[in-house]
Amino acid sequence: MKTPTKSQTDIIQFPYTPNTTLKVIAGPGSGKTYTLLCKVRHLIDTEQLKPSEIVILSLTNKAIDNITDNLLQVFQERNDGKYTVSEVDEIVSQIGIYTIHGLSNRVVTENMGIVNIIEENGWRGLVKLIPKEFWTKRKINTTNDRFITKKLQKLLAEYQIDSKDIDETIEKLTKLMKYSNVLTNDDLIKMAVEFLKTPNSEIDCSFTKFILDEAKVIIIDEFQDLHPGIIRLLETIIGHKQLLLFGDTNQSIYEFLGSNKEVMNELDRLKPEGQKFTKYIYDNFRCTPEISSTANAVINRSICSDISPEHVVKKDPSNVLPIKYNCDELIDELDFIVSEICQLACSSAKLSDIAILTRTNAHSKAIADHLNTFGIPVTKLTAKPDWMSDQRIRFVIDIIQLAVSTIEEADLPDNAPLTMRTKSDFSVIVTLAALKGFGSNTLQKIHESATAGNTSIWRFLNESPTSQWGLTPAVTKKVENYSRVMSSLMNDPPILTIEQPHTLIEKCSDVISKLDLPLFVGNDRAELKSFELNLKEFYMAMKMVTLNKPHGLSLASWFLQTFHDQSILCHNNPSSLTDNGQSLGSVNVSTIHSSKGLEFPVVFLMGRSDYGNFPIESNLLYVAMTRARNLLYLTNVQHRSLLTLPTQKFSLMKNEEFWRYFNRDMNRNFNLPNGDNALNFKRLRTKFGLQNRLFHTFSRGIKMIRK
Ligand SMILES: Nc1ncnc2c1ncn2[C@@H]1O[C@H](COP(=O)(O)OP(=O)(O)OP(=O)(O)O)[C@@H](O)[C@H]1O
Repeated sequence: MKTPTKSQTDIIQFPYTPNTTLKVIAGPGSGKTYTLLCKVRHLIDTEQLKPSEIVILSLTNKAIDNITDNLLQVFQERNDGKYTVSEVDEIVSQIGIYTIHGLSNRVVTENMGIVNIIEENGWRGLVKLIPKEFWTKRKINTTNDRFITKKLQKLLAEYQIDSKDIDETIEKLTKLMKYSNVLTNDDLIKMAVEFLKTPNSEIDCSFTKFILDEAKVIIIDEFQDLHPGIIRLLETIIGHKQLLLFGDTNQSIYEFLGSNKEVMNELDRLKPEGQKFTKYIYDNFRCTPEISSTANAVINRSICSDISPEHVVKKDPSNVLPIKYNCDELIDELDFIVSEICQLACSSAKLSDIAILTRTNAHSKAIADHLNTFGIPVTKLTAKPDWMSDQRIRFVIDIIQLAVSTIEEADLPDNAPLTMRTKSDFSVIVTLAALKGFGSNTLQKIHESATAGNTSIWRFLNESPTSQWGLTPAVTKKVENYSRVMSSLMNDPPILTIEQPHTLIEKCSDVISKLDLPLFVGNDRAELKSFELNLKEFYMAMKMVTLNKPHGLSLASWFLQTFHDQSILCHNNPSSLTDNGQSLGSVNVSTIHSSKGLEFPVVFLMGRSDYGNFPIESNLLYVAMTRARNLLYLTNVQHRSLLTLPTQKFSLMKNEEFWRYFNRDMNRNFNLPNGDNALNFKRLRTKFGLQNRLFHTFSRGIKMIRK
């Protein structure tokens, strides 16, 4: 059971006063999140606020997950009989915890119905509506899909700012997006601001009103991630509420989205002079003093605490400095890591204690692939669940969206405004575009005919004779099949009556199996495996949604409204700190960005480029280094502050004192090595070692050539 430190207590007991700001600056591992949670509990315990008057916001799903996960624990700890278990559940469920995009999504859907947040499939569908001449006129090469979709996004964004010079095609697309409720993430934030300023008067917008009028305190976790794109939204929400900001400027690593300083200055201006307070936490429960001081040197951080040193809580020295290793080739780097992992596993670390952090996704992938081929189990950590970026899963979501929006449209009277009757157009285009051999000419023709007939594409395809489609017989046949297969989603049983996730997914699979979709063709085993995993996680996410689905709403509609804000708890679970089982687990591989907010007993930080050119790079290095609790490897990491760091000469495996320290920190029993460690290491090294692998790969290659 934890007890708050002096500086944590000072923050926890800071009183609730409307129209004030408290900014808490707390370094990595200082218990910032723990303090935030204790503060929430204190506000409720002392009856300064009701749970429903508290709103907690952050930019990332991961930070929100972390808060949701630990809030119950903070209420259950030291409960001393104040609340029953069900009262704790009730209290926690009333506290509003949202990502900024999740909150915006709820405001927007409440005011204007379900929206489509456009993703890659959507952009590819839209690209197909653009005639070839559009690109040739602009001398743009159309061979690279990704480049073209990015270019289109840029053109549409420019059109929104200045619509003078853009041609008819862009205008048509903009209209289509508007009529089908298609929004980019930036649009979503802008629309949320509009609805918060002027809620839809024809609907009971209880969530919007709650955010505006009932919430009394807004708590923002990880304030260093805020960027100028969301400042208007924050201003609108905050008003005269108390604002509690928790974060660490030194961990600001999203400056490419805009200046965080600018946002902080604007937030500062929201409150009157004399009503803005700043407090610091200098404790460090995570890193050893050796890791902390090496990391602090990277950002020139000096601890000038306003409280006396005996009140600052630190870990004892481990007497092991961060370990530097430099080499030229990727293969040497991998050999070093594999060798060290074998040593760590032969000492007393588990594989799940280890994280390998890289700057880029490509480097992460290369390392994960190589470790896998060496037979070392790997878990890849990502900021967003993998299923959300899997094109095949996105297609499943697209067809659910199509079914739900066409059903909603079917209930509308014929004289309803066209904008209400064409919300399904975008889903139809995206799903048609995924069919084999479905080119841009066909899509453009269908879209134009439906627009000319003043109807939605879905109704046009289902109600007008095929002779009016103007398509070749082969394509006509394909489209007929498409409408027939998609219609089966709407009946027998209708999609809106399905309550069970497996029934919904089975129905979608049935539809997919009857369509000719290149996206689902292929027999690459690794690809199939990753699809299988993503499908399982998608299914889990849908199951989670059923738990908090309001009565009277269909599973399909509720899933579409909330899936963007789905928890990634069951996805990223670096369980080393809680894992007291016997298994060695798997090595975690992640980019630095995705590792933010996490901690690992052992961290390998990979370099290959200088981290010292810009302040943001030093921050990135600082974030990465401070993920490590006990042991930090710096492999090919260059930074001016590391030049004086001595190179470690002795073998860590023999350092019994350190392994005692390590196990004490991990709350594990430490048994003295039985003398077999060196032998075990030799065996492991042979099993996982590079030379051995190269030999096998080489001899397999020779055999294949002979064949
Ligand atoms: N008062 C305390 N007593 C004991 N352990 C604590 C205390 N406060 C925090 N901790 C522990 O310290 C570790 C770091 O805490 P936390 O994750 O809240 O740090 P943080 O400041 O949010 O880190 P980061 O800035 O890297 O996200 C956690 O393991 C937490 O349980």
